[in-house]
Amino acid sequence: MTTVIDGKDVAASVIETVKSATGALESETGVRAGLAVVIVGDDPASHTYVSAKSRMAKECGFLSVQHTLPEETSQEELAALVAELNADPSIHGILVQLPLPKHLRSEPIIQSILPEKDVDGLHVVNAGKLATGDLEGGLVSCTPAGAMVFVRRTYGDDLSGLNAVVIGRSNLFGKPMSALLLAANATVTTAHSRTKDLAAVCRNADILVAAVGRPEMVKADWVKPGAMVVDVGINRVPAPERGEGRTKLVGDVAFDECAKVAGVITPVPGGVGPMTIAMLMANTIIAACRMAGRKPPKF
Ligand SMILES: Nc1nc(=O)c2c([nH]1)NC[C@@H]1CN(c3ccc(C(=O)N[C@@H](CCC(=O)O)C(=O)O)cc3)C=[N+]21
Repeated sequence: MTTVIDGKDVAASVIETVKSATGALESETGVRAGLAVVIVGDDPASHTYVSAKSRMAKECGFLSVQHTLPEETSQEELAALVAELNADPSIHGILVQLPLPKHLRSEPIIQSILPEKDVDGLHVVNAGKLATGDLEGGLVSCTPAGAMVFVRRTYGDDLSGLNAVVIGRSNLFGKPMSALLLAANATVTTAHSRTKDLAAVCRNADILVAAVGRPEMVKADWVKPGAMVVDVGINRVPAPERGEGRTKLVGDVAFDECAKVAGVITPVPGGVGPMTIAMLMANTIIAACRMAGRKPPKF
């Protein structure tokens, strides 16, 4: 039988851990964890995600601050806001929603966030700590951290002897995901658009992670029987069967056919997506505990 992972359920258990750690930190030290989310412009999808993040932060008991800046915000204005949040002792986590409007350069903004407040794990200091295997000291990008919770709940903490294939090599997901799997002793292959015979590479995977941004690209004959398949894709595609002009979300994995071959599989929606938000909360309480000199919870 194939296990379909319920991401909402696992995310809820992460949130419970965050809530109790938040309560304990506040009662023991008087410090309330604070998360600032910054959004520039009026992309509707980004606003939906940001509202979900702010709502969840409140539910966790955090101080939740949202800064909504107009489309025409300058590089200097955005940099000034980040500097202000860096200096604000009530803020432990800073997230600048991406992508930024085209006239703004995101890289200098991300690199100006204090690494200890970089709850997106995108600062080079955090990427470097992960790359050198220092998992205790830094902050890990939320989506790979969430995917890794699924992997640990399936195979445990030690992936010795298991082959993992990650399709995708972005700084946001593919690279940190490969680094996390490697740190857990998996034998890791990072595949991408230039990989030769991708299907054959994937068939070797005990853990197959797809993050390419191509709707339903991974087919059943790419999956090793009994393997774990983690789908990180979020693709909005037309759904004429639901009515004219309607759309739906699909992943990078052809779910129905792959579910027949896989041992464990994550759906889209309801898989990795809810974990991304939960791990943002996890990173915020980790950052707040460290700044207060307390041992952070494990996720
Ligand atoms: N600095 C930054 N950090 C991010 O982490 C970040 C970002 N920018 N920009 C945009 C992407 C996207 N993202 C998602 C979070 C949750 C779901 C999620 O919960 N998805 C639901 C479905 C949501 C729906 O129905 O539209 C699911 O997969 O079940 C999806 C996508 C975080 N992002």
